[in-house]
Amino acid sequence: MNLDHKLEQDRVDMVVKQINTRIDALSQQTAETRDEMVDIRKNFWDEVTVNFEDSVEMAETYASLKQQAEILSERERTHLQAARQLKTLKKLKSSPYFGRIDFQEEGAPVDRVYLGIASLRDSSDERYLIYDWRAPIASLYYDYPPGPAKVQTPMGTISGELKLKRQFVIRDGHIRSLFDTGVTIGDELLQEVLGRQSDAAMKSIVGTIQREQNRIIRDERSRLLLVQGAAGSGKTSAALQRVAYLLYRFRGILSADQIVLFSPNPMFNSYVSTVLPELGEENMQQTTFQEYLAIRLGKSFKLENPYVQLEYALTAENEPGYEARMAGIRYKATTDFVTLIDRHLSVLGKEGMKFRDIAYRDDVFVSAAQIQAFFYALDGSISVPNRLRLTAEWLLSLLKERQKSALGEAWVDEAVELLDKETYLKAYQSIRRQNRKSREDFFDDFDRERELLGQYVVQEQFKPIRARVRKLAFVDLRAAYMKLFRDPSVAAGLAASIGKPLPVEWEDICKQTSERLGNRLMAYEDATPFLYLIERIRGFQTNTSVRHVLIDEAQDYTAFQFAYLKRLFPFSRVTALGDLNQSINAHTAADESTGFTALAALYPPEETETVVLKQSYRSTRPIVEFTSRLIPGGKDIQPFNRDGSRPSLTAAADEAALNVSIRDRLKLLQAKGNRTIAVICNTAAQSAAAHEALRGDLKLRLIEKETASFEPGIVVIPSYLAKGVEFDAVLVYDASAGSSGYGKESERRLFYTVCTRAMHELHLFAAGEKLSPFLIGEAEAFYDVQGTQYNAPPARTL
Ligand SMILES: Nc1ncnc2c1ncn2[C@@H]1O[C@H](COP(=O)(O)OP(=O)(O)OP(=O)(O)O)[C@@H](O)[C@H]1O
Repeated sequence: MNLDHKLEQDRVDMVVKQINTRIDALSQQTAETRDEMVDIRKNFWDEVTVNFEDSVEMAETYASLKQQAEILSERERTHLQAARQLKTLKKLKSSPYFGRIDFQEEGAPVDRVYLGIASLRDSSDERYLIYDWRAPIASLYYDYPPGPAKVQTPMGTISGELKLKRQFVIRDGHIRSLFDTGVTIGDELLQEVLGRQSDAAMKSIVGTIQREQNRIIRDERSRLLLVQGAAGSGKTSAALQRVAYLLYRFRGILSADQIVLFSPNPMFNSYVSTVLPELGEENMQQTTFQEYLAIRLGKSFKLENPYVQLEYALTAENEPGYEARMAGIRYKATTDFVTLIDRHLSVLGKEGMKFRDIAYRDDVFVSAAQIQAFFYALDGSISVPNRLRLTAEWLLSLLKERQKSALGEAWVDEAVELLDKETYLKAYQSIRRQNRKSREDFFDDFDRERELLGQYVVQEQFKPIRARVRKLAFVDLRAAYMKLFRDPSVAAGLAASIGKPLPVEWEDICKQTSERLGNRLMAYEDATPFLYLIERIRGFQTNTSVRHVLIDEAQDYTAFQFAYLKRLFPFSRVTALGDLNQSINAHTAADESTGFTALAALYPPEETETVVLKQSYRSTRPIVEFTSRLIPGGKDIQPFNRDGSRPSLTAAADEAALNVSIRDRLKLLQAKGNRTIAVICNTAAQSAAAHEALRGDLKLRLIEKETASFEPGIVVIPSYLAKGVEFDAVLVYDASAGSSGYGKESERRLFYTVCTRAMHELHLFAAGEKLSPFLIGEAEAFYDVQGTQYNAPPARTL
């Protein structure tokens, strides 16, 4: 151990000692609070005086209950906070810090700053023993090599010199390694971190955040932060550290439930859910776009799952109507369709909105035509939602009148006579409640009783009608959307008026859409446009409490979905992270027009920040060298210099031989100690078949779209569900050009995404007639062929 190491270890020992003292004190405090809580709960009712005799006693009872509940919840809060602090301290005890910088501000002595996952002051509370990695000063560590440096603080910019930058790996209070680094964050530590076996949960990267990633994490200025990054460049990681940063920076103003992360699927949610707790923060809200749509749509339609749509796009090519459906999916994703619906809305503001009759006891009380006439007679400069509110008020006043006149109708007497015992009791209680102040017992007088019961019966009849009016159910929202498809010429007229053409398959698209909606099936491509239209008609129920929306895998969202999200979260800042090379969705046209490119147009350029990440950290250099040959412009991707074996390709004569080779490889990989291994198939159907064929004595887990947890072991997974996650070793089940492999140009990105899931080893397998075209040409020099089936380029026929 050299002198530096010894001095640093002495300091670690001193800090750990202080942490231990803190832990002891806090443990005692939490134990005491816990006992107090138990005590309060046990004796809750003894401390409360309960007396309901009269209103004064009741008020006192209420006050005493409230006071007791407040004492309890105050203790609970203290306990929760202390428990959280204790957890963080325990983490610090094992690894108090990961970095040190010596910074000399101009004209001042050198400041020595140690960085960890949380701040810690010494016992006199004067000096920071550890600075939180999110403190302004910590930026120096991430942004500069030793030499001149500056940092923004709340007091302004501080310039000076970074004299030293040191990194530590400390485990269980012992310094395992320590290096002084010249570059931004030294290679050594990254080498060590990235070389480890992966886990079932994503890790925090606070010790090794790179300068570009730090820009993402600490951005506070922009309304839209667009991150475009290569596969494995740390987009998701940076997004999660960003949440932790924001929670620290705006403590007391911003809480975890004001931040929403949209992730691609439930399994991904589980994969990333450990990062924030690891950093001592509460998790943000996590959801998928599909989940969000389903909630907003309610039960009136059966909503298609996006993966079902994708599976259709990948496999149904030979089914009738495929071309039209795909053209519909693509068109309904575009900004042109948003503009067309906006135009449709402005026409509906003038004419053509459909309404529903309001019936009372099976008779039409206000007809659809009457409602329509009232609505369109209102001042057209008032917005549609406000005109609908006025219409609702008018209807409610009509209902009130009608309710009054209904009291004299013959059926009311009959209904009162026929009241069963239960309803009678309910009516009695309701009447009592309504006339709480009066001490009169109405039911002593027969006529009075009859009258009140009559009122009750009529009121009950009108209740659901009023509720429906308040919910604006008198507007036929489905018809408003259907109108675009019932008669193809409607949209054609609108399209002509905005100067944007419709797809040539429009008539067929109309037929398919009308049929589905008629059967209450909501195709995934229709869900967002439908909700957008109806929410603009009845008024958007915006979410005003959410301050930050983070969208991972943003390349798979449509322009339409972004337009919708922007309206849903009007006061929110947006961080969108994506990689165009990984677009895996049914809507992407060959010409790259994804929503990701359209997103920037939704925000003013001066409020938008774009960060491009080119360095890839996930995979070894040989894997990145190979995968970057699979996509155009891939040479810009910089591999992190971590060594490993080259990707392999094993060709098999047929499927049976393929399965044998894969099983052999799986056993080998397990024996080598790989913790997470994935056999990635093209589709769900192929995954299910492969799972069945490969299983035998191996423990394999089949991942399906509903799978909600990510666990170590071997998984068989469809390509599109592997998005965003990573594995120690990846086996590509079918790298042939066959229909179950990757033969079409449109499958290039899918193939790239699949291969980039591998951290340490990538093995490709192929059976069938031909090898995937993506493996031929430039990529050939970057993988090794196993076996002898085909060593002879250029034919590459298996
Ligand atoms: N600065 C860093 N320090 C250490 N590890 C890092 C760093 N940046 C990224 N990584 C690691 O690289 C891997 C890929 O990161 P992440 O999943 O965030 O990338 P991504 O850009 O979201 O990938 P993809 O688009 O392919 O899903 C993870 O294992 C992550 O821990």
